[in-house]
Amino acid sequence: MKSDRPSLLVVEDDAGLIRQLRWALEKYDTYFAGTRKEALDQMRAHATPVVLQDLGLPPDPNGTEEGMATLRDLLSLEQDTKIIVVTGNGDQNSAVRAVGLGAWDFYPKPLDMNILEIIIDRAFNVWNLEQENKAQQLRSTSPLDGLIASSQNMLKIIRLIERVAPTNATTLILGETGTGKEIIARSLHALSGRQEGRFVAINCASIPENLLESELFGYEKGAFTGAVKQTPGKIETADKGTLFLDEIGDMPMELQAKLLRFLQERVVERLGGRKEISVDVRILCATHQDLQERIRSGLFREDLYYRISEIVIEVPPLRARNGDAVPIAQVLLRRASHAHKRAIRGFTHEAILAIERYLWPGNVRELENRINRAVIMCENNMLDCDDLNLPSMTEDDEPALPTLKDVREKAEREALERTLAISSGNLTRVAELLGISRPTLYDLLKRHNLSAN
Ligand SMILES: Nc1ncnc2c1ncn2[C@@H]1O[C@H](COP(=O)(O)OP(=O)(O)OP(=O)(O)O)[C@@H](O)[C@H]1O
Repeated sequence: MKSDRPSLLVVEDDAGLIRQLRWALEKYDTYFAGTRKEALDQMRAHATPVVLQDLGLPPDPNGTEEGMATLRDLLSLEQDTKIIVVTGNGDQNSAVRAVGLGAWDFYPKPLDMNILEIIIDRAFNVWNLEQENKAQQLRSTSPLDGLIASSQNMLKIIRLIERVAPTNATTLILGETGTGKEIIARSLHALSGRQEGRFVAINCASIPENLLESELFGYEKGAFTGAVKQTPGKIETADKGTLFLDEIGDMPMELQAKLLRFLQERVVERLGGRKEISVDVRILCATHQDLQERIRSGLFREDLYYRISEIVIEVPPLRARNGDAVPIAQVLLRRASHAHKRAIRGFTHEAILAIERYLWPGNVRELENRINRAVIMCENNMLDCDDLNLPSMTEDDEPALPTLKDVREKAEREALERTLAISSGNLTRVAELLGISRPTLYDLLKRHNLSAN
């Protein structure tokens, strides 16, 4: 079992000193290593915040080269770790060099355990302060509760969230799986006047049909076999707060009727109960399903659709958000490194290209999963395509970025098609609307292989 004591790595090859240190450093969870390899293995396993390291290590016990290399490797594995190097008496030069390489402090032999303990405790304090500071920064990366966006379409959605949040409007959030529908729902709650109330989420697709009703509406003792005590439903527990119905498209028809009644009358009746309980709750819904299609197939009630869609937020898939994947990946990487206590510095250039070009069928959730896995598995301090399990890209594989000429051609063709459609093929009208002469219009139609009918 992991203890709550601060953990310390001692890198030392002198058996006499190790004995002395083992005894003197009892108040810490101390791990020992005698070589560079052992030190790196211990660091990978325990990621200790503080290291006490001798500079004279085998195979160079009388020099400092192996010690310096160990210092560098340890820091590349865990850049926040505070390393205190132990130098030979009077070896000022090595101490300065070690500090230049990133050591936090140095202490000359012979060791005075009382002073050493003060230095080690101070290193732990600094490490703790730095970690708190970082955690604070991560918590405040976005005013919208962790929703990172830089693309125009997502910035528009953020503005919409800010406008809609303070209202009581029932809001439907549409989008593919993993696009961030739930964090948008949480942001709507956090920015509303209901933020002191609860945010209660229920996934309508993952709960069996017969349980979903009692989950939502609650039940009285004895309402059915197993109803051993009175239990309020999710709708009631969200009173004065927000209820988030995730995957509403999967809600069974019978329950849809009951939900519709609740939305009209704002009262619930627990299963087996006779009392009507009024509830003041804001309803947010989300689905990845095409609700219009489900209405056409008779699987979703049209009247319920109109009730839940006072406001509709359509979240674009990640591949349609120009420039969002990399900034999101960078924040997710910082979060993952912090959570898994790994000092990963960033992505390699190829990894950045691959993140930009990949189509992300699983959207932000897929990005998050790949980064988490890579942070845990990666052996270096930079994530590359292999770590992320993405196809490697180079600048020459430039398929995704269209040239200006491509963009113009596409816009031209779209304008022609649209204008032809609204002018019912009347070419004089088309030329007028597009602000060009008829001969120019003929040229353009020919070039794009289009005709008036
Ligand atoms: N813009 C974003 N910035 C940062 N993190 C995001 C962003 N969008 C989504 N995420 C993260 O991605 C993960 C998936 O997001 P979320 O659960 O909100 O998606 P969802 O659309 O509700 O998915 P599903 O349809 O599968 O329920 C979450 O961990 C969320 O924090």
